[in-house]
Amino acid sequence: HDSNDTQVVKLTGEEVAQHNNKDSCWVIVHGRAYDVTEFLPEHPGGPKIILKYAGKDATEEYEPIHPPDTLDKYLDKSKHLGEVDMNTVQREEKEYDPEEEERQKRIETMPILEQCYNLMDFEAVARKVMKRTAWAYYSSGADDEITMRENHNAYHKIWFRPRVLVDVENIDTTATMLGTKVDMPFYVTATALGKLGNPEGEVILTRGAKKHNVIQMIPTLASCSFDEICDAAEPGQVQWLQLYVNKDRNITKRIVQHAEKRGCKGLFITVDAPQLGRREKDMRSKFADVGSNVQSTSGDDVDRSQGAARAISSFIDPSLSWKDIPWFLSITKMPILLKGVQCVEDVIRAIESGVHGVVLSNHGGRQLDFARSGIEVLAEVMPVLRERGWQDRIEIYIDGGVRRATDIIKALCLGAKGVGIGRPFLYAMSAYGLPGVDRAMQLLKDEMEMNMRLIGAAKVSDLNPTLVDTRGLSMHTAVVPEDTLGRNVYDPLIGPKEKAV
Ligand SMILES: Cc1cc2c(cc1C)[n+](S(=O)(=O)[O-])c1c(=O)[nH]c(=O)nc-1n2C[C@H](O)[C@H](O)[C@H](O)COP(=O)(O)O
Repeated sequence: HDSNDTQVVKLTGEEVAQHNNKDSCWVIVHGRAYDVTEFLPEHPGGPKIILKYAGKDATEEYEPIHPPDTLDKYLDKSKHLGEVDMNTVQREEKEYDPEEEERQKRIETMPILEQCYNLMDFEAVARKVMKRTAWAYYSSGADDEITMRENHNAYHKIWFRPRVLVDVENIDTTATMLGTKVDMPFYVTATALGKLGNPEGEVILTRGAKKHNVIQMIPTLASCSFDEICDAAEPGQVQWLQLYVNKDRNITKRIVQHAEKRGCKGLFITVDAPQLGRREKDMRSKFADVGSNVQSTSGDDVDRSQGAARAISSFIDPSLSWKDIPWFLSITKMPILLKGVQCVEDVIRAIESGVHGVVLSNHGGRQLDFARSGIEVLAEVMPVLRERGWQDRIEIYIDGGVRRATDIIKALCLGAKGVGIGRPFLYAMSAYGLPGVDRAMQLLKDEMEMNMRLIGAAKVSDLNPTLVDTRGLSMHTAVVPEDTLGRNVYDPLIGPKEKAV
């Protein structure tokens, strides 16, 4: 009986199991049954993955990809069939998976958290202990991953010109981003599907951001619902919203205005992903029939062989253009920033369009391969803005490949307000949960303090272009590819008596 004493008929597992095909397809999620027969052709992740669980409990597969309120929001109430007596549900024998057995062994022998000394340590551990599909999704970049690797590599082409005999007894690492005072000049950038790495998902990043008083950018494609992530924030904790613009602008308007109502202090419109990039590791990990976006635009024919990324992003509007900016400025009072700007011409255009800032970013190398790193674009942009006296017209952020506090310092020396950090916090969360995120942020803080002291800057506003040498930054001297085949047949000089090498 439910709260007003009406008889609640519980379905049995046997009843649900009879609806196990495309003509009648019921699935169980969180102990409740749903008739998804008519939804099958609309599922952005393809019908296959649903049919794989037709008549069964799909919760484990469903959980990392869909925010909890997805079915309530997007499946007509008439298809909600009610509670299932889970004791009557046939449990599938898990087939033996040697890879999973190996992974469990690696988890048992993984380093303790205190053995992680920098952000790359978390990546190394995560690579060993994460599920293959989760690692593939987080670690993948587009095409040959040249840009993904260049993002961090670019920082190695910038050298410091430290100043000495500066009083650096007290170091102040605080900064202000869109009017919010933060303890460190970095924010947790938007990265989709947090529950792939950790069953709690993005709310772990929320708690880590609170602890270190930095800002979290909430992804449109989070595994947790938007409200869950807002509810996990403590009073006064500042969050921003990252937005993928939906072809259905009413859905977008509703999301933006709800975010403003929930107290978000910045709207970051992602502009470098009119279509999500081809991330081959993600594709190979057989996400082809898994994943679904939370904003289905029904009837879209999605190419499902592209992995989770493509499957969860079919709603994104590739027709988004500069002419849409006035509409965004009209529907919200939040500062609007464009995330994924990649050349100075578009920064000028952004300023002229009236937005409040940009993130110079190539989406962590997950979009256009051979796009330049955020730091290289920053080095192109700031001198041009300074020439025009526009360097303070908008707030400029960068992201991509930030793994050391020296990377953050280089970005601030060149004029960024702050940097976004993605994968490192995902890896820390996936390997060690909240303690991992906490340690990762603390390590960055310790590095920041030490390196500011050594560069001769007591506070963030002391960081300026004279402290860095960027002459090598635009050198894209890619090494000659290792011509392994050619080398095997390469014939150095062979004299009359010399034998072939
Ligand atoms: C690692 C990662 C990045 C994603 C991301 C998911 C992952 C796993 N996703 S994605 O599935 O669509 O590609 C998003 C996203 O939802 N929206 C977005 O604006 N950027 C997305 N990004 C890009 C992110 O916001 C930063 O630009 C990028 O992560 C910065 O590079 P690092 O990871 O090297 O710090």
